[in-house]
Amino acid sequence: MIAIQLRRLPHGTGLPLPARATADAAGMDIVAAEDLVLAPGAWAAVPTGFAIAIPPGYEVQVRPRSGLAFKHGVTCLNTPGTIDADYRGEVKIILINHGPAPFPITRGDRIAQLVPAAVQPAEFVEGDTLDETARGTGGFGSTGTR
Ligand SMILES: O=c1ccn([C@H]2C[C@H](O)[C@@H](COP(=O)(O)OP(=O)(O)OP(=O)(O)O)O2)c(=O)[nH]1
Ligand SMILES: [Mg+2]
Repeated sequence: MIAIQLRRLPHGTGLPLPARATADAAGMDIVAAEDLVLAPGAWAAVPTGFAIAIPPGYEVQVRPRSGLAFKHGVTCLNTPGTIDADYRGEVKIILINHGPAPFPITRGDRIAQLVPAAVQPAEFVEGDTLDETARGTGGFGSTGTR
């Protein structure tokens, strides 16, 4: 368990904090802080009304809610979104409407979910050769016809 500091912004007053819908849910649902309508094909950065300070060594992933995707064609455009540990601005959700109808969002609607994750530190080490593997340079469907 890690603690993520959260600062509520003025327009987030009264909104629920990110929360799991069930005890063992991976995602913590977050709600919209304003009303808007997403036209078919349109996207918007939807405010959440809070900012966070993630401990170094962690990130928070912003993931779509499958219900919105399946029922309405509404998803996160940049999924999974990345909230960096050093970001102190408002968390925003970039939603896109792939559906055929305008999609109204009401302040307080659950629009996405946050999944905290550990970040694996790594560095790229440049060299002239790479070790050989069975796959080699094959990719993009090289292992079959489908
Ligand atoms: O869905 C998202 C994705 C990102 N962010 C915020 C937090 C993140 O730390 C910052 C930058 O995101 P990212 O690195 O994905 O975007 P970028 O285009 O690389 O911007 P930057 O140059 O600011 O890193 O924007 C959000 O609020 N919601
Ligand atoms: Mg970036």
